[in-house]
This record gives sequence, C-alpha cells and structure tokens, in this order.
Amino acid sequence: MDLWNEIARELSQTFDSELNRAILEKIRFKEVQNDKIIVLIAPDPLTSGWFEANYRQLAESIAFRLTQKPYVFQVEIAPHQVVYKKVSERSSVSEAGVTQPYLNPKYTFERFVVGSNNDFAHAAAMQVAQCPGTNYNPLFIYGNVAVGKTHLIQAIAHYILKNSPEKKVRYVTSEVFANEFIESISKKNTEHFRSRYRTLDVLIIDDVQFFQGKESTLEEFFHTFNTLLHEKKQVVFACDRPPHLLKNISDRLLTRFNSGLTIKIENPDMETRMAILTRRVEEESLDISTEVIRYIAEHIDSDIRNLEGALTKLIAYADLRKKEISLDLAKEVLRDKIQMEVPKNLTVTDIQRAVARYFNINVNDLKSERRLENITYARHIAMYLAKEHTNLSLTEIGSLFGGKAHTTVMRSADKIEKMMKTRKKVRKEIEDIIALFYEEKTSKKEKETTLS
Ligand SMILES: Nc1ncnc2c1ncn2[C@@H]1O[C@H](COP(=O)(O)OP(=O)(O)OP(=O)(O)O)[C@@H](O)[C@H]1O
Repeated sequence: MDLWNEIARELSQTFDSELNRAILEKIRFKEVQNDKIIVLIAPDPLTSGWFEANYRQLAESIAFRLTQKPYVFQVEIAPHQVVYKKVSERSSVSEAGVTQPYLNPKYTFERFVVGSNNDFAHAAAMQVAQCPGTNYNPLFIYGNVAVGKTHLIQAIAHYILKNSPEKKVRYVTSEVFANEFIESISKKNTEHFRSRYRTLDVLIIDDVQFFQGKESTLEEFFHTFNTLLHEKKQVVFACDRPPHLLKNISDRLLTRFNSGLTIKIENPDMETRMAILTRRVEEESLDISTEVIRYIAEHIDSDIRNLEGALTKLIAYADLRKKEISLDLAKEVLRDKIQMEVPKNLTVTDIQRAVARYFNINVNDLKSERRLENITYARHIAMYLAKEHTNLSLTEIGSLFGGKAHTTVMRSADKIEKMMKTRKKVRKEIEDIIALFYEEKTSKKEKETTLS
C-alpha cells in the first residue's frame, strides 16, 4: 500500500493535466501477490485501459527503482462493472487470475478484432490454440510496437486454459524467464526451475528481443526449448523483429526459431482501426458517433495503444466536464495527441532539417562535435525524433549524426524522453518541430505540383 502510494505520487508528478490526476485517483490499490504482482482496482475497463496504455510501464519502472524488484502491475475491474461480461469471459478471468499471474484477462480471442493486417497471424494462433503442439511449432509472431502481439499470444493461453484445463500453460516475458532463472541460480534450485519449464504443455514467451545478449539465460532457454519441441509441446513467441534480425543469439537457436511458422502482424489499416474503436465503444455501451470514431482512426495511425489511449482520454474528459462527445470535443481534447503524430516515411535528413530550422542552427552543427548548450540540446532532440520516428537502428542513426556511437544516441533520446515527461516546454518544442515536418511536406508537394 505504501509502495503504491509512493508510486502514485511520483506518477502524478509526471502529469501535466488535472484530467490525468482525476483518472489516477479512481484507481485503488488491492494487494500485492507473491511479492511479484501489484494488483490495482479500476472502476471500469476504460480507466484500466488508460492506466495500461499510458502509465503501466512507467509505474513498473518506478516500482523497480524504489524496490529493486521486477514488480508487474495488474489492473482488475471493480466487480459490479464486470457483470455485463459474457459468462465465458468471466470464467477465463477467474481461472487466469489464479493460475496465470502474467495474463491480462482482457486479451482473449473474443476481444481480438481480425483485420487484413493480422488475419494470417490470428488464424495460426487459433489453430495452435485448438491443437497445440501439432502444426505450427514453434509459432513466431513479430511486428511493430502495439500491433497486438501480446494480445494474440495471450489469447492462445486463455483459450487452452479454458478448453483444456488439464494442460500446463505458461506465459512469461523473456525478462521474467531470465529473472526466474537467475533467481534459481542464486537460490540453488535450478532443478526446480528446469522441471517447471520443461514439463509444460505450452510455453509462450513474449518480447523475445530482450533475450539478446543474455548468454547464460539463452543457453538455458535453448535446452528448455529443445526439450519441449522434442516432446511435441507447443512453443509460441512474440518479438518486435523477425528472427534473422535478432542479434547476439546463436545460429542454432535462430534455426530453431525459424523451424515452425513465422508471421508478421502488420500495422493496422484504417478499416481495422475503425473496427477496433467500434468494438471498444460497443463493449462499453458508449454513445459515440461513427464520425468521431473515424476522426480518431484517421488521425492516429501509429499504433493501437495510442488509438485506445485517445478514446480513453476523450471519454474521461467528457465524463469529468459533463459534456457530450462530439467531433468538436474530440478535436479539442485530442489536439496534443494528434499533433504528436508524425508523417509517415520520415527520414533522418527531414528531421535534421526541421530541427536545425527550428533552433536556427546549421544541419552540420547537429552532425558536429560542438558542445555549445543550444547545439547539444538540438542534437539530443533530433536524435530522439530519429529514434522514435524512423525504423533505423541506433548505430545507423549515430552514423548519420557524424559517426556518433549508438550509446550516445540512446542516452540523448532517453534524456529528452525524461524531460518530456516533466517539462511542458520540451513537449511544446517537439510539437512545434513536428508541425514543421508537415509544413515542409506540404511545401515539397506544392513545389512538385508547380514543376509538373
Ligand atoms: N486486433 C486487435 N483487436 C483488439 N485489440 C487490439 C488488437 N490489436 C491490439 N489491440 C489492443 O492494443 C493494445 C496493444 O496491444 P499489445 O500489447 O498486444 O501490442 P504488442 O504488439 O504486444 O505491443 P508491444 O510491442 O509494446 O509489446 C492492447 O490493449 C490490445 O488489446
């Protein structure tokens, strides 16, 4: 309880709006389970979604800083709010809640919207859930941030737990696997760890990319994986990149990753984004017009977490101010979020040009070693934008900034990210630079039209 109070206090210091504080106040502490999971209670699914989408990761990192323990957060919905849920969904909640601390009860197949971006991955996941260990083994799902990888692989776990309760299923992130392994070494009970994992019927591992470079964990994992495949037990992975782009992972493990079915979940298209929002609105029996849904889906095309976050913010605002949700209200409330969306296919050159223009310096200054305060700051911002809004690796970005090391890019981007959380001025500057991207894009288009 004290821990949560401290975390909530730190969280609310990062908020710049009364609205966020009001939403956070609706969330209550319930309990800490097994010294691993901090369980909170939200009054409704939207508040819980708001927390998950915007603050869960931050809360977990504050908890880690305060305790040096890898706590995870789980948000339950207050009981009177879940009565409208289907019976099937309810049973999966309680079962998962007891035996599967890391599963989110909302990540089921029933709540997964199938669109052209994920239909293949969905079909494969369904097949694996119905007949684990037979066809696609391992199943390796990858895709960009927040496209639904975790939701889909957890849906497999929920389905199997509900339909074949005798099966031993375990969902963990690669970090949890690594932490448990390290803990088992320090407590000298690796045998227990091994038998726990090697006797599973279904092992689901999320965020495989965090295995990179963890040598001893990878060695252990390789043997777990081999045993399970040999016994025809199902293994499922989610990752932010395809296996061949994983670094510091042995060839023998990469070959195993590729030995089943590897599928990408693409970014959701307009139709899927509309369908996801419409589903959320129906689930909560909300009165929101298609016009408003279309506005959000059209303007927020980066990832689904942002999309859901925008809807939550709009609803919370209307609720707090006792206003009806109209297109005008949506435009007013979502102005910040929508302005922070950047045009697609942005290059590092576009970013450097806009940042140099904004700070009235030369593009070459950004690539130089000059340490004048304003130039260093502009360089940090440009690196942050390049890291966030291009697909380049940190090393590639560093080389486009006059051969800087990837760690320099990482540190600069981190610095800005932290400043954005606490300083309005920094956020405003980033928004203004993003507005410049649009300006430059439009003037480029106009030039092209004049020339042709
Ligand atoms: N097809 C979908 N239908 C319904 N909700 C979805 C769908 N895809 C994603 N979501 C929702 O979007 C949010 C983000 O999804 P999820 O966490 O599964 O993404 P991810 O790809 O695992 O992200 P990360 O890369 O951060 O691990 C979740 O709330 C999830 O329920």
